[in-house]
This record gives sequence, C-alpha cells and structure tokens, in this order.
Amino acid sequence: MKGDRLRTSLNCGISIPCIGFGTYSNPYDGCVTETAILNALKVGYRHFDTAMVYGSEPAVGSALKQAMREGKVEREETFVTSKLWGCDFHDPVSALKRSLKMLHMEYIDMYLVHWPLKLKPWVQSAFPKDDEFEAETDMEATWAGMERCMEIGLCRGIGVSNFSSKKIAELVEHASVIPAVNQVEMHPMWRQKKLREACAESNIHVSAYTSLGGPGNTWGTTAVMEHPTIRTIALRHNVTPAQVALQWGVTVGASVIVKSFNEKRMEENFAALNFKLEDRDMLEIDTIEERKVIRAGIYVGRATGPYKTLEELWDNEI
Ligand SMILES: NC(=O)C1=CN([C@@H]2O[C@H](COP(=O)(O)OP(=O)(O)OC[C@H]3O[C@@H](n4cnc5c(N)ncnc54)[C@H](OP(=O)(O)O)[C@@H]3O)[C@@H](O)[C@H]2O)C=CC1
Ligand SMILES: O=C1CO[C@H](CO)[C@@H](O)[C@@H]1O
Repeated sequence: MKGDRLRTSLNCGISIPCIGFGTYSNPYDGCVTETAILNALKVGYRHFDTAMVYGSEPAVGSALKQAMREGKVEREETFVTSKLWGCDFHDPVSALKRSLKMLHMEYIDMYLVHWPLKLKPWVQSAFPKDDEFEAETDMEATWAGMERCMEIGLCRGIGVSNFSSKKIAELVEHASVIPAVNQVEMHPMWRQKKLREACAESNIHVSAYTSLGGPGNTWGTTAVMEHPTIRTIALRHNVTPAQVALQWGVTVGASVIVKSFNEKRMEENFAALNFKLEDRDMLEIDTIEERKVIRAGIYVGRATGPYKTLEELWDNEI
C-alpha cells in the first residue's frame, strides 16, 4: 500500500499528512462514506477528517479497522482528526471518550475545538436553533479540558478550528499547551494571509478545509475551480484546476482537507502532490480577488448566541 508522500511536523511532536480526506456529507450515508474511505485508503490517503457532528466517526472507524485487519495499513501510518462540538464544551474528556467508542479506537491523532461557539448541552445538530446557543463561551475552561484529553493519552495533539487570529491570540495567552492546528476555510480565493502569519508566530499549523471552494456543495462555489487564473495555471502545468487549488495550499505550508467520494476525483485530488507550483503561479494566485465561501450565517444573529454579525464571529477577518 502506498504511504503519504508528504507530511508536515506539528508543534506537538507528531506529523500530519499534507492531504486529508474529508468525511462530511449531507445527506449522510454510512455505507457510502465507509466505501469511500476504503477507496481513499487504496489511493493513498492516510489522514481522515471527521467530527462528532458529521456522524461519520463510525464509518471512519469501521473502514480503518477493516483495512488494518486485512493488513493493508498500520494504525501508526494513519492520522485521524475529530472535533469537539459546542454542546460538549463543559466536558471534552467525556466527549472524546464517546468519539473514541464510535471510532473503535484507543486514541486519535488530533482533537479540535470545532467552532468557538458554546451550545446548550443537548444540541447534537450542525444547525442549532435560535435559542440553542450559550451567550458566553468559557474557552479557558474548555481548553483545559482539551489539554487533559492529551495528558491522559486520548489524543496525540489538540487544536482548534474556525478561530480568527484574535481568538488564537486570546487562547495562546492562557494555554499550557499551544494548539497544534487551526483548521479553517482556505483556498486560492480565500488565502487567509493574516491568519497564516499569526499562526506561524505561535508555531500553529494551518489546515485548509473547503480547499476547492466546495464545488457541488449547496453552500459551496465553483468559482475557485472556474477562475480563469486557476485554469490558466492548470493548463500551463497540464494538471486540473482542483490540483492547482490543492497544491497552492500545500505550497503555502498548510495541509489540505478535501472531500470526494468519487474514485476518479479522489485520485485526481491525491495526485495534486505530484507537481510543484512556481513563484510566477503563486504571484498570479495572489492577485485573485478574495471571496469567503463558508460565511457561517447559521451561527450568528441567533437569539441567545454571542455573535450578532459575521464580522463579530470572524473578528473582521472576512
Ligand atoms: N472544520 C470545519 O468547520 C469544516 C471542515 N470541513 C472538512 O473539510 C472537508 C471538505 O470540505 P468541503 O466543504 O466539502 O469542500 P471541498 O472543497 O472538499 O469540496 C467538496 C465538493 O467538491 C466535489 N469535488 C471534490 N473533488 C473534486 C474535483 N477534483 N473536481 C470537481 N469536484 C470535486 C465533491 O463532490 P464528489 O464527492 O462528488 O467528488 C464535493 O461536492 C469536509 O468533508 C470536512 O471534513 C468542511 C467544512 C467545515
Ligand atoms: O465542519 C462542518 C461541515 O459543514 C457544516 C455545515 O456547513 C459546518 O457546520 C461544519 O463546520
């Protein structure tokens, strides 16, 4: 079985594969997801991105268990990321223990705070209702729980997701363990320069999601893949626009999470690691107008929530 071509070291002493396989799909089908993960393993993916709220932890766990049973992969070669949903901010240790049960695993590689948003303890949905948000998020207490997860060996690293540079700075100020990863939307049309610089200062690795702009998703856009600059660069290198977008993320030092349950497209995406972009390509991409895809309007302006506007949620980094 092929291994990862490229991994990057994290501040917690482990390495993360530069390309990760996204497992969020809506509507969710466990069998389809499990088959996709088994195919992804054959293609060479070793990093699987899941979350309690995706419902895909059992599919990730079963597929990896099957592949390990068949001797196709070793647990040590794989990298599993899962995420703490806002309903469990009061007790990350119990939440991760439940995730590990779903995954049939003793530990995961990376556990992330999914959003900087605390929810009422019963809210398991990715789309909370108006009155299901807590007004305050005590991130200091939640982060202490994340640190405990790592201390007792439930995960090898901890990090965050959807954190602005301001929220990163606030967290770092009181953290005993600096987050290893900040997983955020990033692609050639949303380049996150400021956030990348802030994360680099604290030695925090940036992992990109929606790294193709989410074409085919109801909330996504084909604008990245159809952008004339991306298409020109793709033609120049005899690769596809998706491969340009993914290689751009890797070239700026991020890891890229990409979802495709289609065998041909998952191969195409994985092969993005096989070519290099030149300085000229990178400079051209830097001139593309920016456009954020995931605006997360579902989390703002809610009756009980802390953020009334998108600007407040992202601290003006939108
Ligand atoms: N931390 C967070 O808050 C978030 C994390 N994520 C993570 O990132 C992953 C990916 O995010 P997502 O928003 O889906 O964005 P992507 O940019 O990965 O887009 C996925 C969509 O693009 C299609 N696609 C994939 N490859 C290609 C290709 N080569 N050519 C054309 N179309 C393609 C897929 O369809 P098909 O399957 O048919 O190929 C799917 O519809 C998620 O699964 C999740 O793990 C995502 C959002 C938020
Ligand atoms: O990870 C995620 C996948 O998509 C969901 C729906 O937009 C998001 O809520 C979530 O952040």
